[in-house]
Amino acid sequence: MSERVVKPVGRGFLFLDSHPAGCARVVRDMAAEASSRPADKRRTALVIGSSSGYGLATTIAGLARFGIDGIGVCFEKAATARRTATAGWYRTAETAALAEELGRSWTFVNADAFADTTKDEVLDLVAAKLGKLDHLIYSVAAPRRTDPRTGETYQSVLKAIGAPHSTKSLTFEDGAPVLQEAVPIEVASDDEIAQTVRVMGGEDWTRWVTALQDRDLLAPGFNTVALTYIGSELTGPLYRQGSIGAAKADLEQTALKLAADGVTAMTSVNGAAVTQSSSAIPGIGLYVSILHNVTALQTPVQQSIELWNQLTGETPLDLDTEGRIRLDRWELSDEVQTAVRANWEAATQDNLADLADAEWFLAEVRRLYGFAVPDVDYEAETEVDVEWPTGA
Ligand SMILES: NC(=O)c1ccc[n+]([C@@H]2O[C@H](COP(=O)([O-])OP(=O)(O)OC[C@H]3O[C@@H](n4cnc5c(N)ncnc54)[C@H](O)[C@@H]3O)[C@@H](O)[C@H]2O)c1
Repeated sequence: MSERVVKPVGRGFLFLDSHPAGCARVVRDMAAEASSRPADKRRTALVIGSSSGYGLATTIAGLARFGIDGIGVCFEKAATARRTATAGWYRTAETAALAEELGRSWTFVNADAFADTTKDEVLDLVAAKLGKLDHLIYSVAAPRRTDPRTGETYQSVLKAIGAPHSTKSLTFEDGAPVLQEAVPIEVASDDEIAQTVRVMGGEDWTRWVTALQDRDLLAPGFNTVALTYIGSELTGPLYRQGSIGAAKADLEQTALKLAADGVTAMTSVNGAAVTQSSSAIPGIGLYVSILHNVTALQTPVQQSIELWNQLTGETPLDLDTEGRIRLDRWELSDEVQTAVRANWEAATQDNLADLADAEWFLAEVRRLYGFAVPDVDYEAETEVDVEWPTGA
């Protein structure tokens, strides 16, 4: 047991500690947003990337609103003598407590999703706890991947393809927003693009589906989605037309290949959200701050409810011509994008406060670590040694 006062320490958008009570509160707020209702039948899901961002929202919406039983896989760090556990560790503990209160079966596995040993462990759990699976949600965002079959480690990069670019970006100095006019974006080499595809493309998703098929763990009517992003032309050079975009294109091709092999597999294009992965991308902080100034962002929970509505057949699939589920129409409408572009082009240090909600963005980043959460007493001691949930 180790109780202490936890303060936000770190640099830029990276905090070294997370606040357990704040993270727990974030989970409860998400569950309240998902608002429960009676389930019509038992459904089962495996969520890869369940502790954070869209994977967490899908997990909470699934369990709290749709009464889904499941298994979540994520990669988090326990508390040490010096540091708290990661935010995803605390959020997972609270999600498990929520599942128990709601009488649902959820087990969380803290392990590298890319490893074959993790797949073996998780598939044993699927067989033992869930029987067969109705849904697989693939929502991993990782900087590197070791292929267990070759031992090779690949690193993903955030770089442009073709010509170098620069982007406007947002940073904070002593908590005050600072507009950077031209942050350079390097050009990725062919090898860097290939490595990014090995990390964030569809190879590992396919391995999960194949492993489940090999063990005969797919229920009739099974479907699977992997999350993808398109985003604005403003972030295009770094995101969709960049190295990460090449990986997303591979993921989307993977869905088509799996579908050709008879698996109901799709990608889900979600809208921009402030997550640990997205806030690290140059330009995205400014883009999302302007987006928020222009329109209300659909939250990850709202989008996840919509995703489950479609995956459970409650509403028809809303697919584009490339077979992708579109949850980002609110972001990419002409009206919103025209207004965002106008603000983006006009933004200077002097008018930043009028055109971009930078303070909101920073508060959202803090919330990712359990800080800046209303009704949490940040002066009080809080237990940082929280056990990994054993699961029901
Ligand atoms: N954030 C956005 O704006 C946005 C928009 C659309 C789509 N997406 C997509 O959603 C997906 C998830 O992104 P996010 O922004 O929610 O990220 P995130 O950083 O909030 O969450 C990533 C999750 O992956 C898990 N993870 C990372 N490495 C792992 C590993 N080796 N093994 C097991 N789990 C691992 C983490 O524990 C965490 O649960 C990505 O495919 C991303 O491209 C994000």
